[in-house]
Amino acid sequence: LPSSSRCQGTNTNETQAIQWLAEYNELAMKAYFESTVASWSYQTDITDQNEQAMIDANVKVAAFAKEARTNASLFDMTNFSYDTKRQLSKLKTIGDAAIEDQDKLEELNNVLAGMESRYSKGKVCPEDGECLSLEPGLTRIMSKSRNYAELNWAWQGWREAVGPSAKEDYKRYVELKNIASVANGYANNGDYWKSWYEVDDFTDQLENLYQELSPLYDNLHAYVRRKLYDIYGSDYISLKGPIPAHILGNMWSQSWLNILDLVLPYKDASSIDVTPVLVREGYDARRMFNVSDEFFGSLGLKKMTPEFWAESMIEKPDDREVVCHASAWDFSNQIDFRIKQCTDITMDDFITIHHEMGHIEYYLQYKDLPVVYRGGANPGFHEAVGDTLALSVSTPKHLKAVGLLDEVQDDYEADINFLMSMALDKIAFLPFGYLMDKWRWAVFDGTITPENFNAEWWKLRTQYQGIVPPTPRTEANFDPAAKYHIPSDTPYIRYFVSHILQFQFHKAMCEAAGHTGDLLKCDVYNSQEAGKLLGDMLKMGESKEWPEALEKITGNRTMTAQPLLDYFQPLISWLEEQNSGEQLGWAEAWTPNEPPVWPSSAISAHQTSVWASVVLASLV
Ligand SMILES: C[C@H](N[C@H](C(=O)O)[C@@H]1CCCN1C(=O)[C@@H](N)CC(=O)O)C(=O)N1CCC[C@H]1C(=O)O
Ligand SMILES: [Zn+2]
Repeated sequence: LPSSSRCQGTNTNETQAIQWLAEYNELAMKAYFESTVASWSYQTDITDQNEQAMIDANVKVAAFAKEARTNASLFDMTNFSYDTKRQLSKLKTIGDAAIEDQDKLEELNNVLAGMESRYSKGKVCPEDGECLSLEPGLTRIMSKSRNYAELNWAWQGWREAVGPSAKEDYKRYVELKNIASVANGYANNGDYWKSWYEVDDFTDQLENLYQELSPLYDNLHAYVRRKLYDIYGSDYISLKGPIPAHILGNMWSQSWLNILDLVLPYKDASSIDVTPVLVREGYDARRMFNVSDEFFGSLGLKKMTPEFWAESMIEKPDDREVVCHASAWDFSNQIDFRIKQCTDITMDDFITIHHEMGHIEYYLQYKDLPVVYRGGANPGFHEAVGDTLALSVSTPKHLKAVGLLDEVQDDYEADINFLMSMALDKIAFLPFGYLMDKWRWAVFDGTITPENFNAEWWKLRTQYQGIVPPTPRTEANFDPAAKYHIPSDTPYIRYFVSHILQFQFHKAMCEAAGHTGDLLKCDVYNSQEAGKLLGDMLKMGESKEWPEALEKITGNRTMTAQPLLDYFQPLISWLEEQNSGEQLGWAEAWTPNEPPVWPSSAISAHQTSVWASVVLASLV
């Protein structure tokens, strides 16, 4: 934490500090409960009234945080215990609340609410038919369509709907966030976000991890590109160039799991797509949630509470606008914990349920700590909990055991098929997880200016992901706004960190469960030992620096990509063999042909209008 810009207090009485912290804790639970309720009400019913009530609540809780910072600063904590010092220090940086000018603080809250609403209400309207929201309409097209033109229609439409109109807000958001961060003692908001990782070589660690993993990504990219070339042809795919962004099964190209059927290594071996079984077995959202809850319980971890089931929103309502993007909520009162998700009956959403429930599990495990400690050891830890358990749930053996897979082969081809499905989610994600905040850190430190927001975005997207937009983009577009975390002010490097940590956690839990053999086969289901190992770490919250928490669960204090690489080793060998004739990477500067117009019926409408204007012109 930085040497606080606040003057050091003079009260050296630690007993008084501990007493004050206890009083603060009670008041904080009430204050944050109130503001969380207002946010929940807005996100589950987007109206002007609820939006204003949330803004008012956030402005109110900012005043509470300012007062707490002032009181914490009255103490000279030089000779205080580690714990008292850590608690007081955490109260000295207060995020957006540090903005002194009340008008600017209110403006930031208005800008944030405006960006969240615009994204959540965004729709794309075909000429004939219902307008489509991102969830479920456009998401279903992006995951299921194999029509190059239709995919382009959804991809362009979403960006047109939520991009350009967000740009002015975003420019102001950047200015105001930087004002808050300077008031917290940081050079800019990117430095503030990075400070949560409490190590001064964080960005070097990230770059080293990325360098270690990019050969595996390059191999996956080359293999998938070849398969897509066989389907979409040389008009749209170059075997030496980047892949068009919209044909990878996901609106942001961040997970390629939805095109597993196009790239499956061994067609007649088993593969883990549970979507058809979920649908065939008549699963609804609640039953999908029950499967996840039962897995957590099988490890001796805490199960979801009655209040969770009573108050969560697990399906998209049909009578009001909501923020559909899935999220987990801690209401700070040690009682209310909820998930808000517009659950669709798909494999993607089954995985997301585990991800969100992992957050709830962390909340439940640390709920009796002081409020200042109720967070992940670092934000990446919070993102890794659910995903770690999902590594066990996703195994063919486990899916078969819970009736989500019909048949399982236990042979080399089935293993490669399984690892391919895991790589399409976990390896494809890595460059995206890395670049999202590389773009934002550069925006916050001024390296990227509003004049080249979009050009720099696509430079990173091509450099790291090896993708290219289906049509050339200009600064009139503002494509970063099409990804939830940008307008919703949610940092993203946490998900990259999580993709490293979750394999370290999985390896440690598998060893605790007595698993021997390949890591890819490990399923910790029913292991109380594995559950205890994880739970004991979760109970720490952020009371200690994250290397302590990492040591608690894995026995060592550093992030390492080795468990991830070990897990995927059979696939790495297989891909290297498959790609022996390929040119890895995307060095060729190349752009795909213009996509056909969609819907094709529009061609006739288009031609009719052209024809009509020609006729009219000849009559004049
Ligand atoms: C679907 C998931 N939603 C987030 C998450 O669960 O992290 C939501 C929205 C932003 C923060 N958030 C929370 O719930 C926090 N309150 C949790 C916490 O910090 O306690 C998400 O955005 N994911 C999952 C895979 C990668 C990424 C994506 O979809 O790109
Ligand atoms: Zn998360």
